[in-house]
Amino acid sequence: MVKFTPESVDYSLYLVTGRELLPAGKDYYESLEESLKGGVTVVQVREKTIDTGEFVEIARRTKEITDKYGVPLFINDRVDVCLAVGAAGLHVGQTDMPVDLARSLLPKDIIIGISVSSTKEAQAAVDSGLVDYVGIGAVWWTGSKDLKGKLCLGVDGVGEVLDVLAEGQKVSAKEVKSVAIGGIHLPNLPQLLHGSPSPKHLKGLDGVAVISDIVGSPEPENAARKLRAVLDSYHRARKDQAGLHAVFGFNLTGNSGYSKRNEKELLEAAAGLIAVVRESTPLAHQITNIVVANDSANATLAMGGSPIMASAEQEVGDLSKVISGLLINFGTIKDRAGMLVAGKAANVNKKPIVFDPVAVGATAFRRQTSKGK
Ligand SMILES: Cc1ncc(COP(=O)(O)OP(=O)(O)O)c(N)n1
Ligand SMILES: Cc1nc(C(=O)O)sc1CCOP(=O)(O)O
Repeated sequence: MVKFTPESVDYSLYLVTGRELLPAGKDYYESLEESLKGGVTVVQVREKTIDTGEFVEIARRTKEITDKYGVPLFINDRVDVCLAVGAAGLHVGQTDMPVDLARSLLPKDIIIGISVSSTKEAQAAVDSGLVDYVGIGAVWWTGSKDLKGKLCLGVDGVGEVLDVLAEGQKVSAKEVKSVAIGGIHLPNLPQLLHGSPSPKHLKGLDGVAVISDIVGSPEPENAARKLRAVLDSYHRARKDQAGLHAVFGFNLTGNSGYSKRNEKELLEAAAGLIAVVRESTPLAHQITNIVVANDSANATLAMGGSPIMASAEQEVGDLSKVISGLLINFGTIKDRAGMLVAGKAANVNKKPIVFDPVAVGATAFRRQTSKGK
């Protein structure tokens, strides 16, 4: 059996169970197993109305399944159930058993998370020194829990809480991890992930916790997989940005400004960036204008990248799966169909696109093509 520590847990896709939200006829254990196949990384059993005996039995059977997938099991609210099934962690709310008491009753290595819905609650969680992660919510309205008239935090509110965690990390050296919760679904996930990094410290979320988006789906594996794809793309982008930050000394994720660099420092930074490109030899797909195509390919090679200048609509979709990024330049639109297929495929495959809409306002044809039509 895997032993989980606060540092080893992957919080990225945190499933909170909700048997009452299962589609008609869908079995809870079947749904759970499918969601784990789809990439859920933490499971919290949340039961609000059943007797203790039934709660323990559900948690025990849930743990058999999470163990099979090497995923930690957390229990909502109940210290006794947590102990009874040997769960990896406990999640409590602001009005549940106080964290210090729960810690004193549970084994030393239990992971404890607490819900926070304000910077004040986040500060208290950090100050206690007893909390491993916080559940920040509700981000948006949800039908899965009665929010009792509490205002939702929105993306900005999540960012403010993350700043409190970042400040806390500076003084205590303990990193309190974070997941956001409440009304999170596939269409609003990119907005939450990319919009919430804290305004001062650019600290991002470690994960998102969901009930209905996965549990309410007749195809939970598929639902989890789709959330996973967005999460993975976000974490990749953060890693890349951290690399650029390290090289250039400014951030690309927020507005906290550039640090001024002198010529020598900039040259060193550029050399560092070229080293990164040479190491990773990115495959740069370019559909560009006839004036520069040759130069662009040679410049890409000189930088250590690998250019591919394909533009036939029949192949650019397949290519999209293996490229590192796509450039579309409108200088001479000769391969309109290829541009449209490549652009759409890059979005599907979560590949970065540089779009250069040369003279887009000059003709109706260019305007229409720029809209992907
Ligand atoms: C990850 C996560 N975050 C927040 C909550 C909410 O917990 P709580 O405030 O205890 O409310 P209930 O879940 O008990 O209604 C959570 N369960 N998980
Ligand atoms: C259990 C829970 N706690 C919340 C909080 O704000 O603390 S919101 C919530 C429900 C989350 O469900 P869904 O993903 O279906 O919106």
